[in-house]
Amino acid sequence: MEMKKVTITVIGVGLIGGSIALSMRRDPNIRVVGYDVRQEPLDKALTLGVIHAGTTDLQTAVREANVIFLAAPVEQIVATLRLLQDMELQPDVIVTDVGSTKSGIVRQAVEVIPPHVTFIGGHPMAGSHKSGVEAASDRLLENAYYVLTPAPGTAAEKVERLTELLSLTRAKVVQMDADSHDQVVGAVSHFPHVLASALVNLVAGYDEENAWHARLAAGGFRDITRIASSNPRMWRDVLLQNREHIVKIAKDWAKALEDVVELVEEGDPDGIERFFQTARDFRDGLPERKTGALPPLNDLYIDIPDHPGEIGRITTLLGAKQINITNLQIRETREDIYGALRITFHSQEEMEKGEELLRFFDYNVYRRT
Ligand SMILES: NC(=O)C1=CN([C@@H]2O[C@H](COP(=O)(O)OP(=O)(O)OC[C@H]3O[C@@H](n4cnc5c(N)ncnc54)[C@H](O)[C@@H]3O)[C@@H](O)[C@H]2O)C=CC1
Ligand SMILES: O=C(O)C(=O)Cc1ccc(O)cc1
Repeated sequence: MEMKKVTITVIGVGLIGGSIALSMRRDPNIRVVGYDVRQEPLDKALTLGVIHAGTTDLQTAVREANVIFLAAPVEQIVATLRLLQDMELQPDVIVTDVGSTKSGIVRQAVEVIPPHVTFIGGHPMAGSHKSGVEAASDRLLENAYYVLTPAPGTAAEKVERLTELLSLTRAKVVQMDADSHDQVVGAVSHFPHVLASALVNLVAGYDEENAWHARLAAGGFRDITRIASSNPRMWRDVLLQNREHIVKIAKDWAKALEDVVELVEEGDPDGIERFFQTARDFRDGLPERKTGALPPLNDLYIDIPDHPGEIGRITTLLGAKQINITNLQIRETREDIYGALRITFHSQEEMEKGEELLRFFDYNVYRRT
């Protein structure tokens, strides 16, 4: 007997919507329908095999859906929830979202979602500074935390059903209330984006006076400001949705900065060292990347002697052992401590094999932690 197909609709077929769609397609009994306000991402998603069907008509997209993932920018998720209240939906449908903020979205859902529809807030804690469906991957959420924020009274079997479905993403599903989510994620994700961009803007101002700022921008500056290359629109919406927590965290931050500046003004060596030591202890104690606090990376950095043929030798060594690589980059700068060649491996396991092999052949190999 043929199994009944499950229809999953993804609203907003971008980086995260596309990645969810690709993960859902691992199950052959799932049919993925994409909806977007623009035709272009739908065409790309169809060409890339991300969705089975696409439409710019919301009612058509949601009519048959058993589960709906809202994966547009957060302000648009709120707007879409309002539109859904007038739509014809399956009686047992689960509506969930992937927005980076939760309280405002959950509040809106409670207000507008009809009683026969179950809404469960969600947020996969992995992503990228890239956007658009072309950057989507069925592995993006692998090993990452995926926070669900069911409102009190949500039917446990619906939460279980969604959790089971999300196992296709290979993320680790956890539950918390929406406000705790917004405080924690405000501190570890939203506010760092503010800080990174504020630092870049500060240095950009200095650079207008003295162009050596951009030229000397070394590993440390690049590392701490990577996320300043994220999508400005998306982060605008996130800040607007998590206003209260962001303002509170920013005030705490200003106080923390004042304290360090005071130590510097006083010329207090012990205090300054303690400041760096405390930060280092916490940073070094963060859970490993593969447990999902940060997105998984299978990169190795290798020092390469500056003579022709060296890169060819490395790829030949790896190829001979059937170790698959997905990317190779020669880095322009050597101000940082890591090697000049970056190799991205297909999997963690292949990275470990590659590391062992290259060390055997006396290359200096580093992992970035
Ligand atoms: N980028 C990231 O690293 C992460 C993003 N998120 C959340 O995921 C959501 C989507 O972000 P990305 O995939 O990065 O953005 P994206 O820009 O890659 O994709 C968003 C898609 O939504 C579409 N869209 C815009 N307004 C819409 C509407 N009203 N209805 C339907 N579709 C609409 C856009 O055309 C675009 O295709 C956001 O809510 C974001 O907060 C969550 C975790 C990580
Ligand atoms: O690229 C990074 O470091 C990120 O910060 C990824 C990210 C972006 C948005 C989220 O809501 C969750 C994770």
